[in-house]
Amino acid sequence: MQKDADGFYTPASKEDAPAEAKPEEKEEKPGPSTNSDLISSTFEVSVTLADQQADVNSPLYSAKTFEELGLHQDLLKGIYEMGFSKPSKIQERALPLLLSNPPTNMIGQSQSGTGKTAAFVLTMLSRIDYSKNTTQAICLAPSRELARQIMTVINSMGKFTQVQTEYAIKDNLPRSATRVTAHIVVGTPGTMTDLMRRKVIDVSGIKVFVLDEADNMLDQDGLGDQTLRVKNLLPRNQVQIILFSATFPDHVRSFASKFAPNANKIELQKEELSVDSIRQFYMDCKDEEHKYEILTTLYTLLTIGQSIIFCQHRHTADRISQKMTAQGHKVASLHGAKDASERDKIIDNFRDGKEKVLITTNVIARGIDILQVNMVVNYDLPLMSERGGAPSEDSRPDIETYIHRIGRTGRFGRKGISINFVHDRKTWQQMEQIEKATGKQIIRIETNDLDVMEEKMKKALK
Ligand SMILES: Nc1ncnc2c1ncn2[C@@H]1O[C@H](COP(=O)(O)OP(=O)(O)OP(=O)(O)O)[C@@H](O)[C@H]1O
Repeated sequence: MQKDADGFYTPASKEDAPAEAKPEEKEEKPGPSTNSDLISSTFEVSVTLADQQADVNSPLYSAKTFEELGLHQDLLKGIYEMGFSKPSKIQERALPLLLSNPPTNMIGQSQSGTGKTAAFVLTMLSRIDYSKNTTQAICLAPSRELARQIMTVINSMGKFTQVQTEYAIKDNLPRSATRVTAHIVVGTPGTMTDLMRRKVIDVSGIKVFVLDEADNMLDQDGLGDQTLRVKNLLPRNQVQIILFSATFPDHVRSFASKFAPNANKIELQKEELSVDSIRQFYMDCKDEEHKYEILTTLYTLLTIGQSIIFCQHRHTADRISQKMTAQGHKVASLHGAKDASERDKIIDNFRDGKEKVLITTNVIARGIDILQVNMVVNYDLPLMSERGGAPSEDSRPDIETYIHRIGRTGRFGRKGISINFVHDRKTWQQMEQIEKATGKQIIRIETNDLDVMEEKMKKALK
């Protein structure tokens, strides 16, 4: 590890970390140009987006139009009403494979925020026979928040179809419910298994089985067992299995191939895993207490757009949010110990921009798509769980979770910032491992000069 002339942290050798693409030099367009409020940054974003979808090297690029991908007219209407004009690379590549007959399994990988949801949602909507009132597609996600978001996409894209949908998430259906007839059911694996076992969901007509965040859903340290249970309840040989994620670590890859046999595969190289539009920084804090002080100092910057602060533990998220609230800051905290209706309210308020800062755990590290989020803070770096238990301070960093966490910003070509807090030798080394694994430089920001801090961040968001 070295510092450059400006005192910025650089990797031990440049070869370790391929140079990050320079931010595109943008021609100044008329209109609001600062990032001082949400509206102006949205304006800049739309300019950048059009440029990127025309850049052959961008994950947002496609040579084709949505019409050329063989989608039904009703779905095209839905897509255009959502404001999409051209497919992204993953949509262009995956959809023809997903929609061809006979149906073939798919393992699809593409960076965070590049439009994987549309690829699997359009497949489910395309494969349904709307004349039958039976469940024909199911989709599993790792959190209720993500399941709810996927449902919103299904209902928007399917607005001009007859699609009926239902949730398989905790506390949603009354326990007395005896039959679900919706075409598509979206949920989390535990509740989905329960509804299938109790025959509330009739599995006999299911043709499509989607796993979003598939590496997480299949990981034996995560939701693997529960997901396998759902699969084993499905009819054999008639179900198209579709796995999508931004990451497929080696230890899950071979299991994924068994879970979705003979699948078409779209894979990323290791150095392509995270998107270039997220500028990564770190702040060198003195100790745990200093981390908290820095966070409160950052508050004015955190509220320029919207921010997500990730902690390792629920109690840290609660403690920080209580302290900050007591000091007059407006923040919300969200984690798995809160009850279902509270979780829904918190994420909905954040999505609507009623709250600007969300303090959370890994529960929403994956999939959550909120375009106004322009900053992610790793208050604690993500760490691997130790065998059969929680992570310890000495654990290895969890590279996949890191990639997903920072991917909550920089959605579909938008600019975003991530900041890691490091406070001792151990966390410094963990961050160095993250930098090495992702091949992206993480730049130091001084903690003692708010103006410099602000300038650097605003520059990164431009
Ligand atoms: N073709 C398109 N044109 C414009 N916007 C799009 C297009 N496809 C997707 N988007 C938008 O891009 C954003 C990111 O898409 P999505 O949430 O599907 O990403 P993802 O690849 O699933 O990311 P993650 O890996 O984080 O789950 C969404 O707001 C979505 O509406």
